[in-house]
Amino acid sequence: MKDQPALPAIDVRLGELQGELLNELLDRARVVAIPTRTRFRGITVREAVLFDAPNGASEFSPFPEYDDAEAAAWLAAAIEFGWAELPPIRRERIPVNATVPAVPAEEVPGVLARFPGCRTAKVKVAERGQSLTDDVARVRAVRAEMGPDARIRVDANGGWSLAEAETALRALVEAAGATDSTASTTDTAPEGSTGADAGTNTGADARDPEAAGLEYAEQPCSSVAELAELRTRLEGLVRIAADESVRKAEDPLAVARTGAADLIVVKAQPLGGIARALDIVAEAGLPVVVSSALDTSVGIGMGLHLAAALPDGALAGACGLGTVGLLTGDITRDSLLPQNGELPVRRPALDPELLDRYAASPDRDAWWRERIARCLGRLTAPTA
Ligand SMILES: O=C(O)CCC(=O)C1=CC=C[C@@H](O)[C@@H]1C(=O)O
Ligand SMILES: [Mg+2]
Repeated sequence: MKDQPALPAIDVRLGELQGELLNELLDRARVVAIPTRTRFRGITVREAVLFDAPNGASEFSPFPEYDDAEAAAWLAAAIEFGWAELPPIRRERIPVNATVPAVPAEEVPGVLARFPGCRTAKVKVAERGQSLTDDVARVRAVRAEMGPDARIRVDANGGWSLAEAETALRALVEAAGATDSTASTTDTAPEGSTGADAGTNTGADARDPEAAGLEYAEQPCSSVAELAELRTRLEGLVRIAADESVRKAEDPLAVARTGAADLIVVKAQPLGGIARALDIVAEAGLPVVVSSALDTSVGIGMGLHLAAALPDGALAGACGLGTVGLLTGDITRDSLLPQNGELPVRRPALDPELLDRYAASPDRDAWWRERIARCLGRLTAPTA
């Protein structure tokens, strides 16, 4: 395993082009603000920059609170997707999971209805201001709605201490339910779901072992050391996935090096683009789930390209790329919304009328343009 891979090659080529490229980026940029359907990671409006780039549409949408050092990786990703040569794809459809925000249990059926055919659900837990009782009720509601063959994973976004995580995950594994090994898998699978997820069952004799309890717990605690300890304590009960410990870490490979996770969640924008994410996956040598950054369909297209470019066998299950439906709108007429539990690998075209409809206010537009300039400066600044 080598040290952290460098940002994509395009960054080092930017030196002389920086002024020119900045004008190019700003000329081709449109800033939008799209309300979310429900609060998601504290957000009710998703802001994004869309570039009408030579390769087609590209997206830059680091969350507003991220500093320039972190946001610069997202700009590298946008430049790569819009202007650079991309790694070849190996598949044309990607299975996706339903994403269930930290909603009250009674809202679960309405959320799941926006993910037709999905046989895996990722449930947000450990939300600030909520309790384990809320998480248990939400996970139970997902199991009740999706049936015994669905895979259920939870994402705590590092919200638990080690002790809290151990207690909560034991309770959530139980809430997710050990499936009845005699039940038929064909009774409960909705029409069109068969074969959509990686690992979907085809009959009662082929019960999916991952459907029992929780498929995995994503980022239950914030530190790599806590993840490693929790993984040992819960071995055989639930697998551990690392998300923030990969995408926000100075060393995204520390998780793999220290055996802190069974799999990693990778996101194209935060990791600095498709090529760099592929490098990290190769270096980590762990199974992967590609996930969204709550992007518009354009950023989802970038994630799909990453998932499609992974080596055969690298994907650990359905990807978290079905999130466009968590927004109330989009910037294309041809949104990347799941059908039969999967998404086609393609880059959607920007729609001028929708870009106008969701245009950000002048002050937010100016804020994003200044952010682009600062982040571009970071990408080209000499590193120590
Ligand atoms: O993985 C999914 O199902 C959806 C994407 C998702 O959960 C996230 C998108 C954007 C920001 C993150 O806080 C969050 C995540 O933690 O994975
Ligand atoms: Mg996560």
